[in-house]
Amino acid sequence: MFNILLVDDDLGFIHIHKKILERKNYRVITANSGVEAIEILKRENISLVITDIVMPQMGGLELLRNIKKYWSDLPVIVLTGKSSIESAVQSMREGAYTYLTKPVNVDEFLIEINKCRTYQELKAENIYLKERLIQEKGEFLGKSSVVNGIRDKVMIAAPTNSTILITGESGTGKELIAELFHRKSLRKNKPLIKVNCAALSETILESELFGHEKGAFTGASERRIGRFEIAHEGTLFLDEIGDMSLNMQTKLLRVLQEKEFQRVGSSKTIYSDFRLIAATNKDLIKEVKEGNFREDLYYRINVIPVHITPLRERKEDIGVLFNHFIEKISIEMNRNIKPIDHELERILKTYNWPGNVRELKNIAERGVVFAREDKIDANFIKNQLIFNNDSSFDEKSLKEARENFEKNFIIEALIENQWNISKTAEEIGIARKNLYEKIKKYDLQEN
Ligand SMILES: Nc1ncnc2c1ncn2[C@@H]1O[C@H](COP(=O)(O)OP(=O)(O)OP(=O)(O)O)[C@@H](O)[C@H]1O
Repeated sequence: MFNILLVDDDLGFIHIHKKILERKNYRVITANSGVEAIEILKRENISLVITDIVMPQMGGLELLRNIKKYWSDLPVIVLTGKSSIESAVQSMREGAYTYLTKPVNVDEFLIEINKCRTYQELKAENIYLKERLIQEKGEFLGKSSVVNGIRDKVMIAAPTNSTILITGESGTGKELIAELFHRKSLRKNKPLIKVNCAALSETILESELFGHEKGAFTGASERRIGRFEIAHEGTLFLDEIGDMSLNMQTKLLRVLQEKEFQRVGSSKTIYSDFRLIAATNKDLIKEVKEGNFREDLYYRINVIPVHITPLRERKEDIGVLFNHFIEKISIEMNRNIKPIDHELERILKTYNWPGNVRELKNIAERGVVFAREDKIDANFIKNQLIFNNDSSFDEKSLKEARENFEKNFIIEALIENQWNISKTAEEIGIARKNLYEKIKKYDLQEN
């Protein structure tokens, strides 16, 4: 219900306009002063305030200031006499939705109210969509059999305590799957602790995982609780486990076998019940063969293996993922971009996506940012992909697009440098000889 609060000390005005609005099925509450209006706002759910400027006690401007302070989203339409136009302008500066001059033209009055109502409804819908997206956050999307298989595995294995080993190239969604395992597990209300083993040096990783006592080593000025301990009853996600040093691997293996450990610099044994999820983009079997990864640790963590294949091997997921990112980013940016058409999907499928889903997401974002109207520009996307990784195309048809792009790119650089060949070659990073060849190839001429 759209509830309007009509505020004016002119009882005749109130009486007539209340009737007009009620005939249009609005619910109208009235007040004769700003003070009374505030009291009503405190107890009623008001959608719009229409207030006169000049009133005894609290005038319209002061009422507006109070509304913007305590109900900042609530729209206010200000009514002014011809003599108080300056206050009307001031009220717009202070956040009024709009102003109307008295005597009020009824059509204009109703149109403004209707516009305001539509705006409020769109805003509410936007909030709803944003919330829906947040709720959907973290779904592992795709329609390939690989993705379906992974989703099934998560449903079955998440509620157990078994250790999970997630493998796959960078950007395939390993962290997302780890989060999903945790969210669907019985430990979901306990912490999910993430540690990136590649990002930390061996000593820092050790104190990060095990914790340390004050004074355990130079620089240990405080006692630190380790991640093993914090993850008690929850999940520990060890990302890039393939990058852990052999020394740390030995220490980790012991913790996994005994579920007990000591903080660095302490002899007190601490027990922790965490569930381990490990991930790597390395081929651990190869690493074991080459002596970089302990075989016994590999078998200890490889209880439930989940392998995410690269995006180029499941191209049927590309359309679903791209449209999902477009929708998500559009909402974040308050844009209204349509799903991609068949032609653009075909272009996206000709590319091999070395950066996997992360790269696809970035391209979708770029597409939304640079979309002129409500559609992603296929040529723009084509050029982005060529720029990202020329050799990642697997179709001859795009050779032409690449050449087109190259030609335009060179022309622009030449014009920018007044056809100075050395300067242009240096700027675009190719040898002068190559630039001459390209100019000949594309038959470029200075006008
Ligand atoms: N199937 C999917 N559905 C929805 N979003 C996905 C999917 N796969 C990946 N993503 C998104 O792609 C991005 C990269 O995924 P993520 O960080 O999980 O990859 P990763 O394999 O852990 O990468 P890295 O090895 O570089 O750490 C994230 O924003 C993630 O949400």
